[in-house]
Amino acid sequence: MVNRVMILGSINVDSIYQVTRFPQPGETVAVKQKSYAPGGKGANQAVAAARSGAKVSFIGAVGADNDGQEMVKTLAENNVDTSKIAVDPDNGTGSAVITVDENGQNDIMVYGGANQAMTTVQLNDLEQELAGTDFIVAQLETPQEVTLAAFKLARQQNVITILNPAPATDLLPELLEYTDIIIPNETESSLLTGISVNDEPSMLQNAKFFKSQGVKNTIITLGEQGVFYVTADGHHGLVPAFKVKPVDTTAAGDTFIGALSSQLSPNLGNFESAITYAQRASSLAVQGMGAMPSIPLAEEVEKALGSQK
Ligand SMILES: Nc1ncnc2c1ncn2[C@@H]1O[C@H](COP(=O)(O)OP(=O)(O)OP(=O)(O)O)[C@@H](O)[C@H]1O
Repeated sequence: MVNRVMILGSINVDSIYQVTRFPQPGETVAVKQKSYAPGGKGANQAVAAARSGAKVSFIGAVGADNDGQEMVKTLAENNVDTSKIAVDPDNGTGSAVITVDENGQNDIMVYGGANQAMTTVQLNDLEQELAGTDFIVAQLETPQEVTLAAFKLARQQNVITILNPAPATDLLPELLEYTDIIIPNETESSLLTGISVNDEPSMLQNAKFFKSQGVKNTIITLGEQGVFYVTADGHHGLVPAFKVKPVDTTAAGDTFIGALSSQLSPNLGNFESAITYAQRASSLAVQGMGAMPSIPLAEEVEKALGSQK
């Protein structure tokens, strides 16, 4: 069975500037190299889910500009249904301006643009779209009011809601009530719960906090340490990450979430095997440069899993 996954989220075109050192306020420095990269947590997660075989649709917005057109094309080329991506005439396509110095340190400025200007008007015919959908996945690079409204509609239709609370920020209190699975990384989790994540008991405490807010399932990603999960029935465990040599960990989390949503059984009966698949996918992603280009296809993940056995 192929999972049907709806991603509600951000679409960005990032500009990356390489400099010798960062400019001081008022100072001009030369840029050594300039490049562009498709991104946005929503777009990355959609591509990850689609490359792992899910049937993916996207709710999002781009500006009426070249970046927007290119991103819609990129998503479509990755078999993502782009028919619900709005073109915003008043705001540009979202972007991150990333400056990297010669020590590899980075400075990032984010322009929310069309992502942040999304409104619930975009959800007008969502009920129809949700029929037959297994999972809806959202992050925090688009307005929380829109996510909350979408999650409320999803609940009515028994569509499982997945929240990736990234980048970390305060949440609308009601949002967790309508979240079935929360997937933060360790920093995001401790920021939301106020409980630091350092050992298994502290992770259980984090999950307990989320449960008290209405979220039955918690998955905390721990970078190279792997993943800690707690399911609705209290089953929990730490699944170690695959040991690899990372070259660029950008979008490790996005790959994990997209891949997971493609593999989780809609009755949530296969948490551990879906987590293993998703960790294998993200372990491949961290071995390649860039966000989207390094997101693996299902065949590559299956092959890597096979050679592990
Ligand atoms: N160095 C690594 N080696 C192997 N697997 C990794 C490594 N880094 C990340 N992963 C895999 O990716 C998953 C998600 O990574 P992480 O917890 O760093 O997410 P994140 O902080 O959201 O990442 P990012 O913000 O870079 O996208 C991990 O649970 C792990 O399976």
